Amino acid sequence: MGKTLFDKVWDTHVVRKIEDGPDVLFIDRHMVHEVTSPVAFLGLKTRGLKVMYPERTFATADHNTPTINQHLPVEDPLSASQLKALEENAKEHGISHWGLGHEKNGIVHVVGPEYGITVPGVTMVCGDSHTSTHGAFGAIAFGIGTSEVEMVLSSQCIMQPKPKKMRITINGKLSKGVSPKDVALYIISKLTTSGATGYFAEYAGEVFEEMSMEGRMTVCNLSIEMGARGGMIAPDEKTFEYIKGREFTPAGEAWDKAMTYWETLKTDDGAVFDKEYTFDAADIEPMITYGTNPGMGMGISKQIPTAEQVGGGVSTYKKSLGYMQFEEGEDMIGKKIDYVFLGSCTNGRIEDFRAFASIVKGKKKADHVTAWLVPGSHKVEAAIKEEGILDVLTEAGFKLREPGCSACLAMNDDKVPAGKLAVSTSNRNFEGRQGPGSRTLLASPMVAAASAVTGVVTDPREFL
Ligand SMILES: CC(C)[C@H](C(=O)O)[C@@H](O)C(=O)O
Ligand code: SF4
Repeated sequence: MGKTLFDKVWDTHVVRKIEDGPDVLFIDRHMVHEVTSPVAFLGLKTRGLKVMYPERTFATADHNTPTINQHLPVEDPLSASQLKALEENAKEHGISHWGLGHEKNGIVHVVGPEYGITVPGVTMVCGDSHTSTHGAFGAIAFGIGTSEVEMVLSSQCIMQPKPKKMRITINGKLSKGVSPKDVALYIISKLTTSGATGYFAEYAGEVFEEMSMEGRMTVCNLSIEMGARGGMIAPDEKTFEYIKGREFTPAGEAWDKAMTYWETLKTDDGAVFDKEYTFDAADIEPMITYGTNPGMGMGISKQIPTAEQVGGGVSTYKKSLGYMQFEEGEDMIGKKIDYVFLGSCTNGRIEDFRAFASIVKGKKKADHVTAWLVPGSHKVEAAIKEEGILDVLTEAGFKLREPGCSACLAMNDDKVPAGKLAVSTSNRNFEGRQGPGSRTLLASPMVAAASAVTGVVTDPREFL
């Protein structure tokens, strides 16, 4: 019987099998940020332990960082102390630290791939749920808790029960105006936020083969929002091309050796999955969410479903629409919006800024819309400037902020005020996620751009 991509990578990393228990897995790469690491480092200190492989560990500051005036001291005392703790811990243990203002600084899941830390066939963890992003390269990447961060820092291993395997296949060609974010929101709307709980997903088929690396990252990033432990895509020429020559990617002989392994990383014919889903690319249109979880999404031209159509918990459904101040059966197109957020580890990469700029080019931002355009990293910021995208954005009345998680979860000053409606390219639309009382519509960069210029929820296909 053939093996799946997931099995191939998992099995080569099992250090020990525990009878009827979890596997002990070796972890190749460990990303660290300021929110989930301080307690883990404290744990090491208390137990007198060292970081086992500092060279496999990389720290960046992203959640608490301001997105303007990054050259000034951070005002918020909690943020400042977490950022300082990260810096000191990294220094003490000899870990690469890309803090605020560092040229390589950015969101943890954006900088990993940018510097070649993320490569095919590795195991990769971070105390952060969207670690699934790195699966786009054919890595097994997943989020862990703070106590596990301590475990990995001290032993470079983790105990994990082996998840079940799911394959999601989408063949066909995506229509104009339909982006990787729409593909992901479509899948979650079909599977629900718990549809993949207990599974590790592999994305397969023409749509993912055709997709850019940035797009694959967007899709894998959102795997966690359907409950999956992670998601992955088999590496191909596009993957190898993307990683070649990056700072931490193997070079010379090491590259050739790695390629011999990487080229084996695909699911064999006849390999069996515990669950399979198949969708058709032609059925996917630009998506928008209308509720308070990422599974409450629909094609932008549709109407908000009634509780009856959705089935299941009627009162939870009604409460969710109540929070959003929406009615069953309403159109989403045409709803007045207040904020637009382009950024996050879901859609804060160069391709997302290109897509946004392609729509707003030659138009003007609606006066009543506050727009936060936040690159995922300094590297993205530099590319925005180099490619002339900044000029297009400025011309259309937009400003660019400095890198960080920003309004994705509003752990810094970028908070959407209570009651205000935001079209956001991030990944979670939970109650208050973007600030207490804020209301979030998840969408693609193109939907965000079209809505930013009209001031109401807008189908980007109007502008194509
Ligand atoms: C702060 C961190 C633990 C959290 C996560 O794990 O996802 C954050 O990144 C988020 O997106 O909610
Ligand atoms: S951008 Fe958002 S989802 Fe990504 S790591 Fe930061 S807070 Fe989490």
